[in-house]
Amino acid sequence: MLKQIIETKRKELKELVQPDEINVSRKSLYKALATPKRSIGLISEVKKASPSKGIIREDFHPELIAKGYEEGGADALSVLTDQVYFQGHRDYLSAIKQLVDLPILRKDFIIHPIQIEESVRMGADAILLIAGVMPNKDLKRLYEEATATGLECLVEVHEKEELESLLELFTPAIIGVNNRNLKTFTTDLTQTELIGEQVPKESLFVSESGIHTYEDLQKVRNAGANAVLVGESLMRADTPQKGIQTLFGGEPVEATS
Ligand SMILES: O=C(O)c1ccccc1NCC(=O)[C@H](O)[C@H](O)COP(=O)(O)O
Repeated sequence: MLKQIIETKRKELKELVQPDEINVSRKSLYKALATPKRSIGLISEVKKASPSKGIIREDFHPELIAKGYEEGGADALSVLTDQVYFQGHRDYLSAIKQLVDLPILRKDFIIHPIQIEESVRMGADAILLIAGVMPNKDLKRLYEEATATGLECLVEVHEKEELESLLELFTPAIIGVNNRNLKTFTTDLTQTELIGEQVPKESLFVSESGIHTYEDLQKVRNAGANAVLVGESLMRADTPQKGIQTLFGGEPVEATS
């Protein structure tokens, strides 16, 4: 499936038309996750559908969901912009960026520099770079180009070996461990526990996917994660606010001075 997604992306890139640039100020994903509102940072994902789960939320109103996440105390948002496999759209991200005051991660399959310009134009603060879909040297090049334009990167690995070989080349500021195997779609939080020890102390460590309960949250926090990226369980909640409250076992947002 991952191979198929990347092939589709390559075809789309041949016809990519850059959007008009929206005029917004950038917000740092790193800073937001380094100073979380609760005991662990939260990136809440706006996700209508996925290859593994099909339609997750039928009554999908991206701006309302994003506003709900903000009101519920999310530290940052992740917005799916892939249309074919996730029923996302880049317009959703632009609309959300103009509505909420949180850093926004563009969740897509970034494999080419023209997507960096596209991400900047649509108003993203950060992009996802997945180690499993390109050679490390290409990922490093995209990382550097993105950083030069003011975009931050969440660099995602699934296997311990992927992280080890990446760290031989450079140390990303934000490292995500995806608990979902993108080939089989199975999720296992043990990935966070196994790979967590390898994440350098100077990097922020995000545990991604398959986090549904307060127990899951505690598990990845105990494994050293600074933040979690959660989609499905929040999207299935009655409201985004209730979803976040349940996920955090009622833990209140810390007052900021
Ligand atoms: O979610 C999928 O089915 C999927 C399939 C293929 C590539 C990527 C996929 N998901 C992207 C993600 O990383 C998740 O949307 C994100 O981590 C949130 O996961 P979850 O909380 O399990 O919805």
